[in-house]
Amino acid sequence: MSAGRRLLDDCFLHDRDRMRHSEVLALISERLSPIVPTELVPLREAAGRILAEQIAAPRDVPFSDNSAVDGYAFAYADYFKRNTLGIRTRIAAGDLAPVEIGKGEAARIFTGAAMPTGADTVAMQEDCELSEDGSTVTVPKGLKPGANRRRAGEDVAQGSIAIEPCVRLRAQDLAAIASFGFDQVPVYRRLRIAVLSTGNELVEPGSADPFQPGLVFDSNRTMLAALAETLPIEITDLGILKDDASLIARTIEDAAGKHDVILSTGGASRGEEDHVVTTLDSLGKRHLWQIAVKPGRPMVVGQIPTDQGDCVFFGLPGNPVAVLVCFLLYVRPALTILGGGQALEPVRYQLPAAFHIARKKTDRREFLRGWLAIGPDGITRIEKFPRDGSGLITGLRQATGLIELDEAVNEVREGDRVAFIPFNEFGL
Ligand SMILES: Nc1nc2c(c(=O)[nH]1)N[C@H]1C(S)=C(S)[C@@H](COP(=O)(O)OP(=O)(O)OC[C@H]3O[C@@H](n4cnc5c(N)ncnc54)[C@H](O)[C@@H]3O)O[C@H]1N2
Ligand code: MOO
Repeated sequence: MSAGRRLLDDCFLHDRDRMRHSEVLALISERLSPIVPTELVPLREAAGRILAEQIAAPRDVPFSDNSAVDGYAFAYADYFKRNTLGIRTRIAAGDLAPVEIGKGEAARIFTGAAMPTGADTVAMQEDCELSEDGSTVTVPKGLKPGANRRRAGEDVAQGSIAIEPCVRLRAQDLAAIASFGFDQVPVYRRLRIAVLSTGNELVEPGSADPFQPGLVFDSNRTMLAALAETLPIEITDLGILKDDASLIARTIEDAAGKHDVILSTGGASRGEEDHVVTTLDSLGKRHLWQIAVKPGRPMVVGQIPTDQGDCVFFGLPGNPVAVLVCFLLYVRPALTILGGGQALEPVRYQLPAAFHIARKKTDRREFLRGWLAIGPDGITRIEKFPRDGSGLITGLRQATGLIELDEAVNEVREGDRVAFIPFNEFGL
């Protein structure tokens, strides 16, 4: 009996010449550099923007020694000799007049108030005993020299570089910049990105009533618009384009002159209705097409020269799971670098698998959808969404991260350690 002709039931059989995950990342980090100018923005509008210049402290923070508590300030040397001190003066936070205390004296002081000259130590008021007439204070033994005193410059010393360029400004970074007294901050301008979908089957959510077989609501642009919120970028929505080569070429050529990056989904593979790669070839240069990664194999990356400079082009596959995975793994670091930032590798956790995969193809890297669960034995394991189809948005929703199986893996047994990358590593 003849075995018959074997059909290819896996679109990844020919992975050998495809660019590997690590090569795609190397290409992104080696070839891309910031393409946006810098600008000064008000501090209050700088959250999430990428810092363009280092920020050094123009003066000590805090500016002067001050008290960490409400209490009594004195010289430790006096207190060491006798623990009842005469109250000389009162200093509240914000009092600007310089104050001095003498030997055997204490100052009534409040949290944040500048330390008087002559004092180096503060006792908390709860620990002290005030005389009936309020003229002296008795401080219990046991305080250390310099207790409850915050030193000038203990947070940041004058002239030291507090924030390096290329960081994405977080709330705590902005607090530091505010503590230096700056009300503006130099940042990279937001990347301008055009987003489009291709596909005759696609219709806008809210349209196509009655809905018909063969139609698909466009979910990719909604997902990409939300992903854009996690980066300092500005999106122009170019909508849905029919699978029409000249329409796609005209739209992309026009958008390239006005944007730093174009991001398309769909039409990236080899079918006659897929025009994205041929369009990129006709307008610019292709850097990669086809990656040894699942999902996301047909991803294409290139650049389109324009009078205004080069526009970087990402053509993602149409399947929503491939869109999210490719965006997080490749587009996001690329946008970060193009926008002036540093693309950091996401943290991976090596944990035992709670699932079994009998056969995985080697020579390609796979990213599956999963989440962490603590078993009755108290051990955290990785669970996998049971179905792997690239069209299943449900798996993306149930997951809290990506399971990464590298090229060498050909089987996963329960208990094998595998890598898990939480979505929050990508700002999601
Ligand atoms: N003969 C082969 N066919 C396919 C292969 C292959 O190797 N040989 N690869 C498969 C893989 S893997 C992927 S991924 C897809 C990607 O192809 P395209 O990038 O050309 O994407 P489309 O064909 O346009 O769409 C794929 C799928 O996704 C749906 N889609 C597209 N855009 C959207 C959108 N904006 N919102 C929601 N859903 C969208 C579309 O309807 C298709 O179902 O090719 C495989 N085929
Ligand atoms: O890899 Mo396709 O990219 O299965 O969705």
